[in-house]
Amino acid sequence: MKLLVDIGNSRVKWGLSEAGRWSFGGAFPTDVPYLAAECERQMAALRRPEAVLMSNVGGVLAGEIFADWCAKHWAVPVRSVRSEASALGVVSAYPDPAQLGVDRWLGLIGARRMGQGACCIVSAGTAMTVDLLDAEGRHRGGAIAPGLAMMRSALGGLEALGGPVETFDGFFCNRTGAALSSGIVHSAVGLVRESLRQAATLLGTEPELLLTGGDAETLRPHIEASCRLVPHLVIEGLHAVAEQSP
Ligand SMILES: Nc1ncnc2c1ncn2[C@@H]1O[C@H](COP(=O)(O)OP(=O)(O)O)[C@@H](O)[C@H]1O
Ligand SMILES: CC(C)(COP(=O)(O)O)[C@@H](O)C(=O)NCCC(=O)O
Ligand SMILES: [K+]
Repeated sequence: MKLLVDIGNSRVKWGLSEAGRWSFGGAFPTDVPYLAAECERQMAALRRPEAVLMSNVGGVLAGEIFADWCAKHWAVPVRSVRSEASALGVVSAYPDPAQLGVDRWLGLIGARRMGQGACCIVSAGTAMTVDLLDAEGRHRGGAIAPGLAMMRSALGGLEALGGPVETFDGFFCNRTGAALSSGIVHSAVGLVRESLRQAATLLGTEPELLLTGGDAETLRPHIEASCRLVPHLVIEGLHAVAEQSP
């Protein structure tokens, strides 16, 4: 069994890979002071993994704390997966491949493994990332924007907008809380819509939309394009890498 861990800027998500399949294990906040305790709580009872693969974009310290916990608990080394120029049928668009977030890199690998055709990957996490993968597995680049919670906290700093966010029942709202929610959600939805429009122009055909990340479920009802919800695309990518490595 191999342990797969995705450390993002908000949450750590993990799963177990074995005999060609993987299963989701759990998630906890990427709060450095509590990270080791959360590992203890959620992973201590697992049998010793033969390997640990980590995707870390949540900061060097979070990665070190996790690796130290694995070393102490199982004496097993953690492989910190790195973005590459090409691997598993995917070719990175970045001239400096290491600059591409490894979560985005693994999302591309997961998407390639899961689908056949071109796809537009939208990850709604701490940040919102968009990546375009063509039918030949070439990464065509992407975009980065604030995630929903980041947009909310940015606005929350304004005195008049510090109140609670409410649900909205139409685009145009008549209450501050609902107006905030509508503006934030539709900013994200607008990025998705524009990404698909630009992708169709670039590729000559509209790609499949893959929606992932912790806020995917929030966004999905507001996206009119058909989309495939893949809750943990980064772990799909880690599973693909784990299967390829001995
Ligand atoms: N159980 C949960 N706990 C915390 N945040 C959650 C949870 N479920 C969904 N979310 C949403 O997921 C977002 C984080 O998504 P995620 O993909 O885990 O981010 P990242 O990969 O950047 O850490 C949070 O901003 C929050 O809105
Ligand atoms: C943009 C990100 C911070 C997203 O991280 P997340 O929201 O998943 O925590 C991550 O993909 C990253 O660190 N990217 C490096 C810059 C780039 O991809 O161009
Ligand atoms: K992420």
